[in-house]
Amino acid sequence: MLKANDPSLHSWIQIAPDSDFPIQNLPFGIFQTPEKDPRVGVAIGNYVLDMCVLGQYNMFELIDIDPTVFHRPYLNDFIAHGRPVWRAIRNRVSELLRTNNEEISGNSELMQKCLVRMTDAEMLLPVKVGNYTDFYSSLEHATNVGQLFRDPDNPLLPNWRHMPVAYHGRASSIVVSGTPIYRPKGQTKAAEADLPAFGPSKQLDYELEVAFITGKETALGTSIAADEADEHIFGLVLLNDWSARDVQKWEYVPLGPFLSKSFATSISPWVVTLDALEPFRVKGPEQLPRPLSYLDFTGHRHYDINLEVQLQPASGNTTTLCHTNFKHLYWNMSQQLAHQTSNGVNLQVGDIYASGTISGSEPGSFGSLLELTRQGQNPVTLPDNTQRSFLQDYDTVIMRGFSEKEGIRIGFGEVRGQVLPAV
Ligand SMILES: O=C(O)/C=C/C(=O)CC(=O)CC(=O)O
Ligand SMILES: [Ca+2]
Ligand SMILES: [Mg+2]
Repeated sequence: MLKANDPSLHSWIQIAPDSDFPIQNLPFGIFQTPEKDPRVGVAIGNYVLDMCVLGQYNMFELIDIDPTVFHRPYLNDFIAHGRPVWRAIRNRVSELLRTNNEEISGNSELMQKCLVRMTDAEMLLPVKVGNYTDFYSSLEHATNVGQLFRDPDNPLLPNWRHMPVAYHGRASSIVVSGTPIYRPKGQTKAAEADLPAFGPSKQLDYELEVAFITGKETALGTSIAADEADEHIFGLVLLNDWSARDVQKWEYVPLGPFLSKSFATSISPWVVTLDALEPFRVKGPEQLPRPLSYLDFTGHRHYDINLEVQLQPASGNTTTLCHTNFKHLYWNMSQQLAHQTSNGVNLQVGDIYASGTISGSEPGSFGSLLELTRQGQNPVTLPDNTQRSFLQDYDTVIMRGFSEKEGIRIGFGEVRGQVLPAV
């Protein structure tokens, strides 16, 4: 076990037992305050640790890194250093925050400069995203959508059990949690209509996903074996792939989703490292028929991460629409990265690879309204007695995630977004 994951570790900072950010987590993000320009921070309890200030006080002297990489508006330059450096930095931060370590706690000037209350910090997009892939790796989701969009008796397309199917998404519209989402406009065609029409989407939806961020550049022509994938994965965030179902249904054949999904994708601000999630590795489902050998992997490569979706209407109480788990996915991240690079495409630092919508086997575990309401046929009733087939203007969608074991909770915080009327 990595020392920084030891459940017996405690910090000199007071941390509530239900906090997403105990000393065993230490996720990285980008924040700013009225006094501080954008820079790298680490979440600890209700605080953001200013990595830039720690660099100025020579706290990373023994690590092979120029600490000015923490004074950047994105994590890219830091994560480009590769896994040995991410790990050394996380271990060092863990050491600095431990009970009995006085390098910060014994220096009131430093302590005052390097700790920012989360309520005083604005979180920004953590990475500059070059490329965004969205996989389709939940068997339950692919089955549900196949039934609704295509053939109820034969929902899974023939390639699905042979490769982690995906499409290339739009990187420019990836936004951080809290950014409002304008209802997209687009071309749709009602089943009974002869001709298509253009206007605001009437079937705006969310998709519950977890995404990984790559931290190591690769060269054109090279591929990553599934067993090497962990070396390239810096960490994970929650992701909401906002989707206009009416636009999608009309546009997607035969090239896949385009404008129905490219208008916005929201991610959570804290990148939880793969190292912090190490204790939560679990075995995935059996894959039959056996995939081709380039998708072979050893060990456990799924992760036990509890996920939930809540809907908060403009007025009225918040409702939980979904509880599910990242471990239900059919294809794991190592196979996704092996498949992505199998043709020799190069990876960039800060690329985002989303899991695809994560659904379990019961309606209460479906990761989209499309599935939950059977394309609007069975609307859900909210506590204020209004109904939803799809999202209404001013609805806020909130997704949360956490792993928990031996009293240690490794949380992701949340990704939220409010729907605003079409412009
Ligand atoms: O089955 C389809 O035609 C499309 C399904 C999706 O909307 C999926 C997509 O964005 C990938 C995913 O989230 O699983
Ligand atoms: Ca998606
Ligand atoms: Mg999207």
